[in-house]
Amino acid sequence: MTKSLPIIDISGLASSDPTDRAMVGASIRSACLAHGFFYVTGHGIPDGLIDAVMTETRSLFDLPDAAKDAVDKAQSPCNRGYEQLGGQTLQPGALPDRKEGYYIGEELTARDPRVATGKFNQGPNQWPADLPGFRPTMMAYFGALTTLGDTLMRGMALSLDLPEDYFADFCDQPAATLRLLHYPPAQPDVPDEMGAGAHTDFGGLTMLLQDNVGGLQVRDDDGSWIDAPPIPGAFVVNLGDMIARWTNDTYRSTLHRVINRSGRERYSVPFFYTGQQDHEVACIPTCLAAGETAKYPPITVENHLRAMYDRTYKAASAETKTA
Ligand SMILES: O=C(O)CCC(=O)C(=O)O
Ligand SMILES: [Fe+2]
Repeated sequence: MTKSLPIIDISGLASSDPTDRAMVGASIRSACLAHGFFYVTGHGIPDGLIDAVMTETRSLFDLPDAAKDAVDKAQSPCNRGYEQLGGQTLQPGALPDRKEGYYIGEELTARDPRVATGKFNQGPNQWPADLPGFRPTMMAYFGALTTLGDTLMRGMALSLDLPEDYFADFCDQPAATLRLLHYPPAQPDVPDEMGAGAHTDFGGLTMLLQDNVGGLQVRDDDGSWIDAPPIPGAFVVNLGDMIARWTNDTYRSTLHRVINRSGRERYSVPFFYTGQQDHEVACIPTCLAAGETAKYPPITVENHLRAMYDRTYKAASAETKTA
């Protein structure tokens, strides 16, 4: 039988009945133990907003090169803006990824304390000219997905047998990144080329919106790849390395990749929920059996992020992680 990832209806997290909430927590636990990847339905994000995000994403990548170069992320002090085709190599030693991208974060001015104190990658966005709907759509989506991240973290707390508000401080002014991606079809004469090479995400929770093309694959324990095809109305959620560290590797941050063999253009929109940068990530007590010790010392979210970026962007040849 073909393997597939679990689908979790999280609407129970909004229930006033604790039993409903606990049931969602139990489903999240099994999925995080088994794969670190699952689909989420019942999330409450309106279809109209999702459709608008996909429309604006296509319009952005349809812009002429000059318009995209005008908002190149090389110009941004906080990694916002356009990344050209082949600009990233997620799998060390592999060919550059056959994708182009665009980074968006919370829109913060220089006066915001997070910018003034030099927190990692905080500041203003770059916005493309001549796409009037782009900015309001992306900002509305950014807000909605931040709220979804807060909700999922309550589910994560329940899944770990913790008080439901255990992650409240982590979820207070969380850092997050919205990434728009365009994958042209794979080239038959370059069989080794991938849309996104195999990698793990390095932060907290990733919530992925994908169009109807498919191509995402998730590594299973036996080394095979499980397809994560689009399911209308569902997000794919996965855990980053910071959650694996936080849970003493009880939960998993799983390798995944994208190969677009459809012959069509593929668009996807991952949202990386990274959490409040001052928050300390110290082994969660319920993840230690009696007599067991923590594998990793405590670290702030910010220092974890910086360490991951150093490991990837400062590496001589390749990047291996995304946030
Ligand atoms: O496009 C996708 O389906 C996955 C993208 C991804 O894994 C990432 O950006 O980290
Ligand atoms: Fe990823």
